[in-house]
Amino acid sequence: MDLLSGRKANEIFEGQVHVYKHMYVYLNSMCLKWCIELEVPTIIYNHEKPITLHELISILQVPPSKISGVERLMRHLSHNGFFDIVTIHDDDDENKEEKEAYALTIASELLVKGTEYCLIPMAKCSLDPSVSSSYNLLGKWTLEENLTLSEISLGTNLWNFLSKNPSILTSFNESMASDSQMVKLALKDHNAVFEGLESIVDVGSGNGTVSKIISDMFPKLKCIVFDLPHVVENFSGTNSNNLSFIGGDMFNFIPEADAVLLKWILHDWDDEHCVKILKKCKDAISKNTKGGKAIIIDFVINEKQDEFGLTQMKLRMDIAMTTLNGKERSEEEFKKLFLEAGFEDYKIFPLTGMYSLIVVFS
Ligand SMILES: C[S@@+](CC[C@H](N)C(=O)[O-])C[C@H]1O[C@@H](n2cnc3c(N)ncnc32)[C@H](O)[C@@H]1O
Ligand SMILES: O=c1cc(-c2ccc(O)cc2)oc2c(O)c(O)ccc12
Repeated sequence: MDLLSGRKANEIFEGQVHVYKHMYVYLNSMCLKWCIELEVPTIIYNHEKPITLHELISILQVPPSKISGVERLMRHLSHNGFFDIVTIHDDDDENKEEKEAYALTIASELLVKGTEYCLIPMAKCSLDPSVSSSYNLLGKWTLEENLTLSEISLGTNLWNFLSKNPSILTSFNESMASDSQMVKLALKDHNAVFEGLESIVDVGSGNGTVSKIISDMFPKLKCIVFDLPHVVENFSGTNSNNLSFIGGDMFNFIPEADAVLLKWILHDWDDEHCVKILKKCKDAISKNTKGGKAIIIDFVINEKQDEFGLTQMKLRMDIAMTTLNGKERSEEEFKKLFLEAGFEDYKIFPLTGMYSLIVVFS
């Protein structure tokens, strides 16, 4: 068969654009990193109004030879929804000439330093060369039985690597915390899931950001922040009335509570490990006479229902999870895990954005 023979030239060129778009899509990530490094969103925020290119390059002290570089960065990011290009009247200009200026969009507001929902730590961690360069080894990973991508790229599994590299562990925990902070926006509509609980254990909690959100929402609920010992030892000073920190291995033992919370845990693991974790969760909630529950916050792949861009994001994270031999799952795949671990039933509540809240009943 003659490849492409029946195709019109414009169709072939569309195919070429598709291939090139994917060839260069990593430059979207690099421009995001570039803009975060220059702190452009923070500069615009501090400017308190849309900023002209002239004002931006003067604040950044860009040498003349690189002004066009910044202009092209801003054009690229504006085209991709990070800035709006608006028309302003320059009050300092005698002629009151109209000028173009860059304004923040919701996406770039999330990249302003030091704000409540700042995603800079998440972007910095996922765009760190130690993470992004590891994806050059996906071909090798495919042919190596059992090895995770981090075992190939870092020489050991991610958790072990982080335990030996305190500064990277801090950056990883901060990145997870910045993602978790966003959960606050969604959980307030799902109070009912936590009502009636006296205690909850946040398994693989990182610095306990989700626990802190829940403990603020329910001051009488006792929250146990549970992660590997070297992770929680960094945070145990922040014990408070209803928040306590316990170190341990979730594959051995999970502290008892009315409910367990697993945010961004199951997608880190293959099915076999997930069933082991879920069985330990089941043991942990078994004393609850009203029937304990597991509360899972994770992505659920739903190609039929989700819009294209959302599925694209979830499928990218699915590839990212090769780092750990984990994966993103569909409802059917989650259901199989729950039943295999001995749970009876489950209910999925889509949260706004990428996450779903899955409540699993024992
Ligand atoms: C992807 S992070 C999620 C952190 C947090 N739940 C969040 O979403 O912000 C996975 C967490 O699982 C923890 N973890 C890995 N292996 C573990 C184990 N065997 N026992 C307990 N925690 C573990 C890691 O230390 C890490 O904090
Ligand atoms: O976005 C990430 C990035 C990582 C990650 C960090 C450092 C490395 O050397 C490798 C991978 O891990 C993640 C993860 O475990 C997760 O559950 C969600 C997101 C990410």
